[in-house]
This record gives sequence, structure tokens and C-alpha cells, in this order.
Amino acid sequence: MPTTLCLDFGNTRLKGVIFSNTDIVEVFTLTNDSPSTIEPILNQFKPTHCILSSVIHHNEALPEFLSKHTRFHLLSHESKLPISTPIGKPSTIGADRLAICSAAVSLFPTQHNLAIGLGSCITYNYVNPFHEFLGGAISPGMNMRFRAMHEHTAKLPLVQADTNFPLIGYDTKTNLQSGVLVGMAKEIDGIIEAYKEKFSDLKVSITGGDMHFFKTYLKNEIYTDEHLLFKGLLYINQLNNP
Ligand SMILES: Nc1ncnc2c1ncn2[C@@H]1O[C@H](COP(=O)(O)OP(=O)(O)OP(=O)(O)O)[C@@H](O)[C@H]1O
Ligand SMILES: CC(C)(CO)[C@@H](O)C(=O)NCCC(=O)O
Repeated sequence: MPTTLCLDFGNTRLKGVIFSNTDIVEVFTLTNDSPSTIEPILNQFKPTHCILSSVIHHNEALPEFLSKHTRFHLLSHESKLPISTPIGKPSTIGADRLAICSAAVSLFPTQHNLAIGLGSCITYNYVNPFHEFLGGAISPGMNMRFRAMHEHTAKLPLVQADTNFPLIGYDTKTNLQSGVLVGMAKEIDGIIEAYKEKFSDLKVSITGGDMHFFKTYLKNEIYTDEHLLFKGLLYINQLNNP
């Protein structure tokens, strides 16, 4: 039974999951991407396989280190995928988007898929029923919005997200929370509606670190799965790294 280490290096967090066959047995975040930080995980779980999705300039020594200890695959546009990428420059697509789309297609193979990632940035990823990833949209994520208003003004404080805020903010903090959180929810719902107008049989999936803030605010029916990206990585690993 293979044990697979799936790694997802995003701009905010470095995350990982250990699969025993297809079951998730461990979920963790890493403080950095040096081999010495990952070594204890290899020692504890002894993964036979490993796949990395990275959208950052990760530690250059890491792929060689992981290749020494596991059957390793670095996800890229050149990987075998359950989707095709018939768009301008496939090499520029974030690996995390390829993983999310692969998971959506494996779960809902007959439908139009809109897979949404709520991380440092929001990504909207559209895959048609022929399993062609045609792109979508990228917009600022939740913390980026809070930070941008703080960093680009003289007086706005840095505010944390909170699920308990009024629609009509009554002070600076709640005005900022309403603006960011209601604004994002309306953006996400609005984009879903626009896709639905084009594709009646649309399956919407949402994942990413900020999904918990939004799943209750969205009016559209959506499939929420915090491990969607990792499920995509496991699937891609099986295709490339049997
Ligand atoms: N323990 C945590 N530490 C930091 N952020 C967290 C944590 N838990 C949830 N979050 C939220 O998750 C968001 C980051 O989501 P995620 O980890 O999916 O992004 P990422 O993969 O690093 O980014 P991207 O792929 O867009 O570059 C943060 O903006 C934050 O609001
Ligand atoms: C948009 C992010 C930052 C989301 O993690 C990542 O997917 C990325 O760096 N993408 C590269 C550009 C693109 O996907 O078209």
C-alpha cells in the first residue's frame, strides 16, 4: 500500500498531507521548505511517493532531497494530467490551479467545473466537460485585501477577519471587515452567477485556507472540500509516478 506525501507550497503557507493509499492520515504545515524541516516527516511516515505543487521560489535543494528518499514528482504543465491546457502559455499556469482542476474533474467528470481556490489570491478555474482547462480569473485574497488597505493608507488599521461582523459597519474595524468579507462573498457569488448563465450544468467547488469564512455567506450551492488540492495531487501522482 503506497504512502504518499503531497506538498503544496503557496505564498502564505507551506502545507502537506500524508495519504496511506487514498486515506488522509496526517495534515500539517511547515515553518520553512528546507530539507531538514521535511526530514522528520519522512522519518515518521516513510512515504514511498512524494509530489510537490509549488507556486513560490522554493528551496532549490528540495527536489533532489525528496528524490533521494521517495519516488518524487514535481508538478508542472509537463506532468501527465487528467485535464488539457489548450490556452496561450500553459507553462505560466500555477501548479496549484492544475491540481485543483484535476481534482474537480476526477470528482465531477461529466460537468462544467468551476473550481475556486481561496488562498493568498482567489483563483477561479474553469474546466469544460471535455476536460479542457480554459483559465478563469485571479483576484486578491482576503488577507491581501486587509493588508493592502492598511499598507496603502495613512490611517486604516490592519484588521483581522471575523465571521461575526455586521453588514453595515459601525466603526472603522467593522467597515473594513464588511468591505472585505461581504465584498469577497458578493464577488464570488457574482462570478458563479456569470458562469451559470453560460453553463447551466455547472459544478462549483471551493477550497483553500479561507474557505471556512465564506461557505456560509455564499448563496450559491457549492461543494466545499478543504483537501481538494491534495486530492488532485494524489491523482496526478498516480498518473506520473505509479
Ligand atoms: N494557520 C493559518 N496560518 C495562516 N493562514 C491561515 C491559517 N489558517 C487559515 N489561514 C488562512 O488561509 C489563507 C491562506 O490560504 P492558503 O494556505 O490556501 O494559501 P496559499 O496556498 O499559501 O496561497 P496561494 O496558493 O494563493 O499562493 C490565509 O490568508 C489565512 O487567511
Ligand atoms: C495565482 C496564484 C498565486 C494562486 O496561488 C498561483 O496560482 C500563481 O502564481 N499562478 C501563476 C499565474 C497563473 O496561474 O496564471
